[in-house]
Amino acid sequence: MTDENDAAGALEASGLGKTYRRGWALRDVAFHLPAGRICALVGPNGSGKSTLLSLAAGLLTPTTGTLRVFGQEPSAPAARERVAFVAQDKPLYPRFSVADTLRLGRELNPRWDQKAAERVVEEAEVPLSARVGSLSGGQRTCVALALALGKRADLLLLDEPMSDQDPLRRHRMMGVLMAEAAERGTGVVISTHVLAELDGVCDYLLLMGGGRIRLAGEADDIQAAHRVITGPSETGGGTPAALARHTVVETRTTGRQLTALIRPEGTPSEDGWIVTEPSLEEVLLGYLRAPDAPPLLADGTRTPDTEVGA
Ligand SMILES: Nc1ncnc2c1ncn2[C@@H]1O[C@H](COP(=O)(O)OP(=O)(O)OP(=O)(O)O)[C@@H](O)[C@H]1O
Repeated sequence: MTDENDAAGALEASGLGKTYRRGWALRDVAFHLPAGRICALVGPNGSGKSTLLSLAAGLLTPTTGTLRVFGQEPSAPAARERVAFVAQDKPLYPRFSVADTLRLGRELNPRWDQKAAERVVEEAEVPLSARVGSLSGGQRTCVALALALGKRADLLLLDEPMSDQDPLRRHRMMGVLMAEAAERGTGVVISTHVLAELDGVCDYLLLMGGGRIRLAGEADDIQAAHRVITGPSETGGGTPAALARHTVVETRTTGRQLTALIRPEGTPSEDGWIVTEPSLEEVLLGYLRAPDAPPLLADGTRTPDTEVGA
């Protein structure tokens, strides 16, 4: 990390919105991502993750509001130099060999690190002599990741980079990525639908829904702000009075037992109820199942309808 603007954070969004022809893809997005964090970007299909990443990479311009990368406009050369983006479509030259592709990376990037790039293709067992057009989708993704790591960026923006990797390679690629991030303090924003992949890897979280931010902040803070509480369900359904003082994210009823994901107000001590700490995956699943649950911004940003937690 070199820039004096790191204090501004890796990403800072305020009132950020983006429309396409069919309407708003992002709306009133505000969050703060400190430099050097591993941030999971999670949300259902169409919730705006790729749009947010493309804005951060300077490939799209906002319709409203601002997004800053290390304090700069994403399209500014100083910001572009510090950011590497692996998009879902991974545009690579099919006629180039893997070695030619890395050579091009070296010519285009002043901070190029050949060893870091080669480590990725070696780990993925992709031959340097292979033509890109002859590679499988998953192998092409590894070449795109090699270009991103070779760039020696301070922020990696990765749009579902593991979606076409087999489980073993997924594990190995995540290992290479995390080792790189730990070694150099590189920040990572990684969008994924595989929630199990996040536990113990990500220290920051952005959950999107309908083009808005629903959860933002330190993964530990977000996890600690929730409890799973299990007890007797009310006859006739509805949320039991015992839960009224808490923020209820989601309830599920099995027979005569009700399980709720809550943001507790004080220590939950209701008689006959069992209280446990949810895993991060359980918290995320709860919000994904309950699209209308109140948002929680635990990253210091505030909007009128948002509670600041943790
Ligand atoms: N180029 C485009 N032109 C028009 N609409 C678009 C375009 N790209 C995205 N959208 C729309 O914007 C919304 C957000 O899409 P986006 O791709 O950002 O979501 P996502 O969360 O990345 O989805 P997924 O998980 O399926 O990749 C969707 O309603 C989508 O249809």
